[in-house]
Amino acid sequence: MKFQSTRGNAPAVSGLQALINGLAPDGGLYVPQAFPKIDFNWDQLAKADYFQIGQLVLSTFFDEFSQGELADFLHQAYAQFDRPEIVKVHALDGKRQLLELFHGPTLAFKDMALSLLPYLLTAAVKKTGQKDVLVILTATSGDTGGAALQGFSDIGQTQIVVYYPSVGVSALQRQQMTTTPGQNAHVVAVEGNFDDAQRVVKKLLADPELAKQMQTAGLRFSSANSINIGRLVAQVIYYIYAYAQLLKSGRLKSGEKLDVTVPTGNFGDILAAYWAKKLGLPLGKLTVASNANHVLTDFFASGIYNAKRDFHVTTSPAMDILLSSNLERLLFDVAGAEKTRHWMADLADKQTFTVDDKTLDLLQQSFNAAFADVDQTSQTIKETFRDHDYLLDPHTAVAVYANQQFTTQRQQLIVSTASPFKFAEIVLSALGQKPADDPAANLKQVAQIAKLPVPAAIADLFTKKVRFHEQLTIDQLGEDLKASLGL
Ligand SMILES: N[C@@H](CCOP(=O)(O)O)C(=O)O
Repeated sequence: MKFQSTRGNAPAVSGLQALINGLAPDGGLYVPQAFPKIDFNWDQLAKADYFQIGQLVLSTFFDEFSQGELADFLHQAYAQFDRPEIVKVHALDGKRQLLELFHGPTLAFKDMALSLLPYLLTAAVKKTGQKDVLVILTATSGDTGGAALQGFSDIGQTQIVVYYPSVGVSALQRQQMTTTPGQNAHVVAVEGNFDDAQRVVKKLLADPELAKQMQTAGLRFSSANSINIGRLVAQVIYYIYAYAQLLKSGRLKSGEKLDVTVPTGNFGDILAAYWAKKLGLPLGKLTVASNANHVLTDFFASGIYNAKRDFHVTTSPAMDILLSSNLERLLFDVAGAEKTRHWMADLADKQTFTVDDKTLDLLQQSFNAAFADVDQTSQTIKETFRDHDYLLDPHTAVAVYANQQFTTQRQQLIVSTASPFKFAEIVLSALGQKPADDPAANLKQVAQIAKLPVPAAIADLFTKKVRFHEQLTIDQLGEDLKASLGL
């Protein structure tokens, strides 16, 4: 399969090359040239495990890998997960189920794709005979950074660079990133927000002068953010797996529609649900759940994307984003490259763009959108614990709240993107408890309340030595990167 750019001004490339490039040279994002379809056999699907569904999805998009290679990548990628079934579908009540995607090494859904991406990427490098070291640039609002550092830790022929906002990430997220053991890692706190960091990453990825300098030094850029096609395809797998589990448990009948609600920041996770639907999975409405940075809620209501607004640091920091990169892939799908290019130019120049009525109508046919502010998030954590004895993390709480804003007869899948342990202080406050100054004590407190052990992956996290102390302004990042790469 070939991949083209959403902006239509770059050559189509193979899946291997799209994985390596991360971003297309015209600044666009890679999408399949012809979107594939899967002819699902519901009886077979209900019996399939995560690995079999993973192979099916990956081979549909990346036909350059053999089935044996893909099976191998999947098994290696998920060996560190704390559940043999990889993800868990938890029934909250008769109609709502939570898709727990936080059983990987950094306790967030980012592990689902970032445990796999290093295998896809290093195999792509081998197959294309490239000798360069890949410099994986990553902007994070909290979760991607830790998962990318974990996934790429000491992977040969790679350097992993992570920029995270100095304000807003949780104590645990910061500790995960700054104590990473990988000798190929470079981690910097940025005096700015996620959008600033992502803007710099995209600029560096598309800088032709820098690319030349890198080439001379035997280096080339790639990306671990969901702008990389490998991230998205890996995220499609769990929607199909969730549907399969609901068939198996009898909660869904073959072919019955399932609504999906996703806590949304960079729009990658919900786009993966949209792609699962395009592949042929019977999904109903997709609900975009936002926090107080509800640029997407407003966009899906009005067709006006307006990033010119106050940026809020919230209790769901991974979603503190005003420039949601993967919306571009959706716009391309609905309106084509020319309009997308035009809208993205407006966004870069004026921080806003407006889609036409036909596009808005098409978007509204597939998507709902709603947001929860900080109090509503807190209240949802408290009420869900009171009513269902289940502890939500703040991002999932945003999704549960947003899901409640729409009524349908269909079964509901709510994506649970992070473990409550990752946001212990916020969860404790929502339950009316005063968090301690010691983050390790807060983990124990959450464990007691949730009647769960502290996950092994983080049990000794706060005893680890912080290796990265650097804090830089946005303007310093380019020079710092060059210095760290010896350019
Ligand atoms: N929510 C993310 C922001 C980056 O999103 P990505 O899916 O493009 O990596 C984070 O936690 O870093």
